[in-house]
Amino acid sequence: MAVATVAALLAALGGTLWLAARRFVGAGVQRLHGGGNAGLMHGKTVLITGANSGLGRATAAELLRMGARVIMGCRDRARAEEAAGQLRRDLRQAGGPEPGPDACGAGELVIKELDLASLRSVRAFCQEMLQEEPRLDVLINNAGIFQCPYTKTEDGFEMQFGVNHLGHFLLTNLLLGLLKSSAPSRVVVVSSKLYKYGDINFEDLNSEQSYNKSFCYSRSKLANILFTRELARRLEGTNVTVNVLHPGIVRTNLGRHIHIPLLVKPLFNLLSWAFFKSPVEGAQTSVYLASSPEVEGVSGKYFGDCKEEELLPKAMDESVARKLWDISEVMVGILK
Ligand SMILES: NC(=O)C1=CN([C@@H]2O[C@H](COP(=O)(O)OP(=O)(O)OC[C@H]3O[C@@H](n4cnc5c(N)ncnc54)[C@H](OP(=O)(O)O)[C@@H]3O)[C@@H](O)[C@H]2O)C=CC1
Ligand SMILES: CC1=C(/C=C/C(C)=C/C=C/C(C)=C/C=O)C(C)(C)CCC1
Repeated sequence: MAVATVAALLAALGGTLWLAARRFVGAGVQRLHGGGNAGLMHGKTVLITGANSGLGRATAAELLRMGARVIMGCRDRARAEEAAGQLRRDLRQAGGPEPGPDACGAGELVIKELDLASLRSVRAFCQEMLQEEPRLDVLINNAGIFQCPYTKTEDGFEMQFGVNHLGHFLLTNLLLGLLKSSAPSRVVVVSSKLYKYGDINFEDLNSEQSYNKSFCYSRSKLANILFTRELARRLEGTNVTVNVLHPGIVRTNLGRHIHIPLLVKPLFNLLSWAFFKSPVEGAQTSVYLASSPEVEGVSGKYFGDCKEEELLPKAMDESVARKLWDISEVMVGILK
């Protein structure tokens, strides 16, 4: 018995160490890969929702380094300012190019307040964008909330469906004109593999009859994919492309609503460090879809690790996608 226990512990320790070693090598390769694109985004304006944390922050860091003007659409100005300060410090410490007009200069960071749980905030944000921004080359619908307790947005929508889908639905529609006038331009939507466990229950989109926090998250991520495919269909011929991705499992703040007993939290942190991607690794596909010439003209596709992946039939259902679009228009008040 003792021998078996020791063997099991050694195997677990060995496995964790091997994974940790692999992560270091992988991360190094990722950084080297990213290094070759300095200046690629010079002169381009990118809007990233939820850019003060996790994947959005890592995506902003990379696109900033590549020379983009990055607009951080965040709901909390203090957190956004803190993140922006760190991003600028990181850029300087990495010896990266100074922000500036020359072709290889780093880009610049702009903070604008955007709360996707409030249609009023989304409209005010878009009005400011249209007044102040001459162009929009890339919109990255990144912000998200995961398995929160049952709450509703300011407009009465179930919070995950409201923030992850409906807020981005209105935002994208209100910025379509600017995206079209900036063509060739791109929309990038951050979904999740967990879409597979979702369904669009048109009878109870706000989960008023019953609430399952996991199914609601999955529903919102399935909605991201259906929205992407319907938008791609409607944008044919405009030179505005839209693609959707899953980042893998990434060590971010998304798990803030997951209750972990205090005693096992250190173990979960260790496991997440060994098994989860870093935000930089998780952001690679968002950066790829936002910037790579390889996907110029590609639209309506689902990506993971910078490669196109197959979708389940329920995510390819055009009639459900069209019905979701029509209902979303009514819910957010986009009058025909
Ligand atoms: N981490 C993972 O393993 C995975 C993540 N994803 C997706 O990645 C995306 C980014 O999440 P991740 O970086 O992991 O998590 P984080 O919690 O670190 O970042 C989420 C971001 O969304 C913002 N946000 C939340 N609610 C709102 C709102 N109402 N209005 C505006 N912004 C809001 C947060 O702002 P604030 O800081 O103020 O809360 C934060 O900036 C999400 O769409 C998520 O579904 C998909 C698969 C796996
Ligand atoms: C980092 C970390 C955690 C976060 C887990 C997360 C963020 C899981 C998200 C999974 C998703 C969103 C999958 C697909 O969409 C825990 C478990 C709270 C423990 C502490 C360390």
